[in-house]
Amino acid sequence: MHTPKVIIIKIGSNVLTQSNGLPDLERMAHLVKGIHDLIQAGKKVVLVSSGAVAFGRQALPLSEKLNPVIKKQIWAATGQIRLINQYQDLFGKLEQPIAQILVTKEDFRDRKHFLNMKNCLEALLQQGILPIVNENDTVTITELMFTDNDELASLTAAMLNADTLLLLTNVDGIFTGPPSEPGSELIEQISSSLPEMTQYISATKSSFGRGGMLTKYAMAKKSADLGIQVIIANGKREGVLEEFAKQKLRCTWFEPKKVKQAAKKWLAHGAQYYKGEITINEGAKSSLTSSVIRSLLPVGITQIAGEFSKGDILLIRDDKGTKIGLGRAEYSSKLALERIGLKNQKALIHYDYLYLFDHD
Ligand SMILES: Nc1ncnc2c1ncn2[C@@H]1O[C@H](COP(=O)(O)OP(=O)(O)O)[C@@H](O)[C@H]1O
Ligand SMILES: N[C@@H](CCC(=O)OP(=O)(O)O)C(=O)O
Repeated sequence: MHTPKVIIIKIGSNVLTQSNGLPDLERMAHLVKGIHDLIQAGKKVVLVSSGAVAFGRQALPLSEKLNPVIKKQIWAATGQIRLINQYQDLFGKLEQPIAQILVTKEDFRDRKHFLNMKNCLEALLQQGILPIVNENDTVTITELMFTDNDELASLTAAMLNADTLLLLTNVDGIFTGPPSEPGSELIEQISSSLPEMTQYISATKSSFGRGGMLTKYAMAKKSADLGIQVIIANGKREGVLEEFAKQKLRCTWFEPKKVKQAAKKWLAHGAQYYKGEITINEGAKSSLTSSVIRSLLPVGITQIAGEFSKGDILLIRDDKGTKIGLGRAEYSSKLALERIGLKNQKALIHYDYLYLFDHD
């Protein structure tokens, strides 16, 4: 494990609840103390905390007959206050100021929202305030939702150029089989994509979890590819953050690859967030994928779909329709359509804002 400086800590719903569904306040207090110690040691910490729905459900029983989406919204809306009040109480006792940030997927898609959010989080960290982030579950339903808070934490880590993402769940890490089975062993280190990894992981989720271990693995892998070390560890374990601080934690550690540029990190997560699609010809494709650094010029573009503005994310396809990467538009779709196929025009995607997918 590398020494962390900027850490995104994600706490799953299960860590904060007991098996009977009641909030586990003792556990919460323990983690709060650990986070406070990390901040005192000079680390910059952002907390991504699940638990709104679990806290709401426990406090407010609702009829079985009620629409499940509405039920979830009511629990999230009522539970988020309980969750944040609990944090306020616990951090307040340690004189650690906190802030609440509720976000949606759209906030990561829209460049203006993204930058506003990033600036706010950086300012909070600079002031020594701990931001506590969660999804705004009342406005995000179905396809508008993050897969789970592991995705939100991973996006937050990329946005803030964090060096470490710590995902606290109810198991010690990724095992070679269901963690409860006697033969399963903890995988302590993941250095590159192990093809058999997904075979180990079963679809079973913890009782309050949303995404499961498979999405946790996918998000961890993506973050490590961007140069962020990822640790999956057991938030239920006594002394988990103390062990983390001493780098003696029982966990699964994802070794980070070379750190990618901030703009490329933003784009790497843009796969579902693009506003327009462009198709390029064979010549443009070989130019982009060559070892020489090149931007994408209108002369190599054969099709433009969707309406986009300067700053929006674009998906790039080759002439066979294969998705080859993402980029940030330097100008609007209106201008791009005027320039399509023409020589001597300004690049639609600048190299610094171009992210090509790994096809190996
Ligand atoms: N190979 C595996 N190794 C570890 N956990 C696994 C594996 N396969 C499935 N799981 C399940 O993944 C669960 C953790 O994921 P999840 O429910 O999403 O947690 P969280 O709510 O903390 O995000 C564990 O409780 C475990 O049951
Ligand atoms: N935003 C939701 C959490 C969703 C979620 O991803 O939960 P988990 O899988 O426990 O991290 C809540 O606060 O209840």
